[in-house]
Amino acid sequence: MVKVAVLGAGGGIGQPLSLLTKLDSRVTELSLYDIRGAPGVAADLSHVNTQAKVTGYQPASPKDESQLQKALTGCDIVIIPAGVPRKPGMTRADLFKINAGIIKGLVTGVAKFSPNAILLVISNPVNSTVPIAAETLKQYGVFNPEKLFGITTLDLVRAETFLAQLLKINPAEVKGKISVVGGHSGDTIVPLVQSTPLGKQVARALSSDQYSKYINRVQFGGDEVVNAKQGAGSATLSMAYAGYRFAELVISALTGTPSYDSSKIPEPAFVYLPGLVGGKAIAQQAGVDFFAVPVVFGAGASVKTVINPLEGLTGSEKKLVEVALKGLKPSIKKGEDFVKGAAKL
Ligand SMILES: NC(=O)c1ccc[n+]([C@@H]2O[C@H](COP(=O)([O-])OP(=O)(O)OC[C@H]3O[C@@H](n4cnc5c(N)ncnc54)[C@H](O)[C@@H]3O)[C@@H](O)[C@H]2O)c1
Ligand SMILES: O=C(O)C[C@H](O)C(=O)O
Repeated sequence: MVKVAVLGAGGGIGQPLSLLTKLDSRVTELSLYDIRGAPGVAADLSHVNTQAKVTGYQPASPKDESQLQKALTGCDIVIIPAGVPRKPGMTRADLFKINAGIIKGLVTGVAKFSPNAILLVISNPVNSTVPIAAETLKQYGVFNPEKLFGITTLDLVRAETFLAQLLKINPAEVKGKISVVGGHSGDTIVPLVQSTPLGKQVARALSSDQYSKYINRVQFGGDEVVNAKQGAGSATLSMAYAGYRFAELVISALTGTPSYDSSKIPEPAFVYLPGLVGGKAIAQQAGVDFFAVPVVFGAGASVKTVINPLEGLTGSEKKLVEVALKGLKPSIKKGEDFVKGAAKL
């Protein structure tokens, strides 16, 4: 029995992500919530012939919490893609003003109505919304760092796709052999290929100029989509795929015995390091509490351990990390301060 809620299910990401989740035969209940459109999306998806029972919830007014309560009660996994997307010329940080309040509100619902759920945060800016989620859960005394994940999988998906194109191989051959760590915006995104099992192949195939262009394309892949959509939003379909790819790992860990294939690099997520096995040392080394690192799941799909991605880096990768940390620190603080500075509960 796995109950999944998608908050923001009526949106560009929410709809295809809900479809992919509905197709997972292990999901028994799918609960869709949005300030607009979720009941319609739920009615539509409910005709798909898989076992998940689909329900849709829309609040009657901004103060109506009853629908969020119904959507969240009994959830094992809560995925949040609610919030505004970018338009050309905007940075993800420009979304903070609107999305910070949305995330705080929805995570307050999670704290009250499904405090034990695994929480996957997609809404941007991830570098700040995940700290907002952590602080909100702390205020309610229900923060479990092993169950909070900022979704950075799209950066990995792009890194795999673009590298496979350059190496002229099937992207499936890249999966599990490279990593992307750090944050989720521009130069806080740190693709790691040189220090990985594909490092030698990359060095042989790519000139240093091609390598730099590759890193830049992964870091600014989101802008490619934002610009191509000409004001109609940002990545939705590739994000739905990426969000489900991570959610699928969580569903597998929830429903089976989590396995760890040491020949593959575990998928990374943006997590609160000091609360995780193996995380404290990384936080000390990096000087930040939040960082996307490879995550190994344990029983109940909580984090068993995280892998230190900062060991054995090449010189250019170390430089990428240095730059990323500069950008990450203020974004994390901004998120934490947003909750700490708010009126006491
Ligand atoms: N983590 C990532 O890699 C990644 C990738 C792509 C997009 N994003 C982010 O995901 C977010 C959503 O993008 P989108 O393209 O789906 O946007 P969208 O505008 O198409 O959909 C957002 C949905 O959220 C809903 N919503 C707004 N406030 C809400 C609230 N308080 N409660 C419930 N629902 C609410 C809206 O009604 C809308 O249906 C954006 O912030 C975007 O930047 C993140
Ligand atoms: O670029 C964006 O604003 C959306 C998302 O974070 C992405 O990486 O595609």
